[in-house]
Amino acid sequence: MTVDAKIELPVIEFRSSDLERGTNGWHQLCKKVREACETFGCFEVVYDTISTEVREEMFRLMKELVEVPVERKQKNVLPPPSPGWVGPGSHVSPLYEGFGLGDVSNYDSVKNFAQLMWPEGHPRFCDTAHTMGTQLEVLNKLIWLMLIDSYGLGDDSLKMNYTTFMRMMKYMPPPPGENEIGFFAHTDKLVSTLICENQIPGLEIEVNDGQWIRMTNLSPSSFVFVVGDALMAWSNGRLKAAKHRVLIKGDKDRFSMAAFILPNKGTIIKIPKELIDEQHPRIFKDLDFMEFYSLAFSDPTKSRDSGQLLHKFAALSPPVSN
Ligand SMILES: O=C(O)CCC(=O)C(=O)O
Ligand SMILES: [Fe+2]
Repeated sequence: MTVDAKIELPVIEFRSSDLERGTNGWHQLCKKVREACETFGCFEVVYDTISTEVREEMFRLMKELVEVPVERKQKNVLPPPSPGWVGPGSHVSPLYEGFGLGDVSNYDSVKNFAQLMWPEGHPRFCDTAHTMGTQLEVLNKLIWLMLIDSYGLGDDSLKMNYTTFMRMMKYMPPPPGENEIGFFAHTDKLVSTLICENQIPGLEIEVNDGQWIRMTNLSPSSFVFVVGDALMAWSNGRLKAAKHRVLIKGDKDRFSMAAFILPNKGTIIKIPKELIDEQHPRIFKDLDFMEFYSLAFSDPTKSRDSGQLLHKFAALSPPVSN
């Protein structure tokens, strides 16, 4: 009988001294980020530029948010296909509740959301969610830049107009002694995601077809970067879109937030020509992002998809080498 060596997901520390583009430290980081995204489609990033105070405050505010009356939660309706409020017992899972907040780095957008939840206003929520969203957007940009540099591409090769879509989530504990799926297995349909949790584990990543690795012991300054289907398409399949799920155990509520990069309507994702050659023939057509995204969320069964939908939608058969 062979025993698999325990697979550990990469943990990459972003020390501020290494974040200057072009330095040795920067190039080392670029290499690690690329390897992690090609092998696993995700990694834990330790990044203390986002303070633990802001994070903790955000989780405290999310506890307030879930206490808002349902009639107000239901008012959070977003332009389709983005989900607004998803209550417990929805298609996601009986334990899950999620709030979508579009364009979180835009203060007015956060204020509009807060006004629906707390008609008397909630400046503390607005400031904290806006700060968090803006800083996550910066971190995401940094990771994109590392990917571009790791492939030796020009700055324009991963450029698009987008907004950052934030989802704030609560997972209730399952019955004592049981494990339950809090979020079904899927790949993210957007470009990339940064996830942050309240130190209660639950996120699991699939490696080697069927082997799930649980992300435990994340540091209080850690985020999880996840490659989405659209970034996988951009990279001509070199970066892996991580299949992930949330499995809930124990007796504590789990809170998490995710910042997704959502390209604007009309964005066409094109593979940079440098990523197409004889060894890497082109496997995807140019991707009209919003068409794909709308299809993916057109019904709940499609959103359960783990990457096949993108292949059906945009794969070239056979691949072409120019
Ligand atoms: O709650 C989490 O940790 C992950 C949620 C997730 O995968 C998603 O919202 O797409
Ligand atoms: Fe996800």
